[in-house]
Amino acid sequence: MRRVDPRRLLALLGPGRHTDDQPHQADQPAPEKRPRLVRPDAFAPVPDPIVTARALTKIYGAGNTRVRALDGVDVDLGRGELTAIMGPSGSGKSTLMHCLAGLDSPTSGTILLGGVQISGLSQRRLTELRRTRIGFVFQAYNLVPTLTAAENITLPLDIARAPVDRERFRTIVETLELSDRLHHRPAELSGGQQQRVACARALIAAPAVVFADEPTGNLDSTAAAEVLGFLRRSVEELGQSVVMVTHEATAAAYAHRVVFLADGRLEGELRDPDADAILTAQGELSAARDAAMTRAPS
Ligand SMILES: Nc1ncnc2c1ncn2[C@@H]1O[C@H](COP(=O)(O)OP(=O)(O)OP(=O)(O)O)[C@@H](O)[C@H]1O
Repeated sequence: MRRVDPRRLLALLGPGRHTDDQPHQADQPAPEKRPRLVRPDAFAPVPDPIVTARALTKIYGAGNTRVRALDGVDVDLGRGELTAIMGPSGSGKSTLMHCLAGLDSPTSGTILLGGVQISGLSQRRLTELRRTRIGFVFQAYNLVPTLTAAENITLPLDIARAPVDRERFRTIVETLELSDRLHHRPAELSGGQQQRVACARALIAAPAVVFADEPTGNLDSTAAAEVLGFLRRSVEELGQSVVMVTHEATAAAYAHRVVFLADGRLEGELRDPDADAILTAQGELSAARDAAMTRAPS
């Protein structure tokens, strides 16, 4: 096996600037430079978006059971960035992610992903796109139990009958410290190791975007920090674009940008936040919602 320069590994996997307890502590911004909550009408332009959604609406059900899960979402997600989507339960986070990733179809609106207009694509084209251009990491790992870790990692390429880039495979596996676990089946791996295999699988085909839905929901804080640190570094080291849904401020603090949803609408964004800034922004948004409810005529 190729030896990895220990300094590189340390840089990749060491407790970088985001430790689980105190993300961003090492380079905590000076008080006057605290990340500031920006409302949608003042969002900074995203110069080179990897995903663009316009007027995105998703309605579930009809009549009494009708739910407007997305209500006219306009958003650009940056290429080579880790974006976190946050919001209260039922605010539409999973629906937005599923629509952006082509797992669900919006009721109306348009989505451009990596230059491809995905809204309106046939199921067959969508399946092909998901296989070749999108990586997924789910809370429940979703590994194939009968396959080894190595086989799980290369599965997207094997299904697409595409060759495995051995150098990329090695880099990802070494970065995720999975080299000595490649012949194990999922049941023989810890939760953190299984989620690292899922991350490797999501990245192996160099997709346009990796979508991660609560990727650390089942992990303890140490394993969560490893997975989040890796997702962040996949952006910085491999130029990957990552979109992650999370309800945990400590997880979202790994992101370059956090966008907040409520009632199917975008409410605000934070750039380069730490966990404190995220909690403060959540409090601010919640207070603004309460105030609007109080003002609304009954
Ligand atoms: N398949 C469905 N059929 C009907 N309603 C749905 C369906 N999926 C989601 N919804 C509704 O759409 C709204 C948004 O749901 P969604 O799961 O996107 O929210 P979320 O922010 O991801 O919530 P959570 O944090 O609890 O997972 C909710 O009111 C939910 O009940």
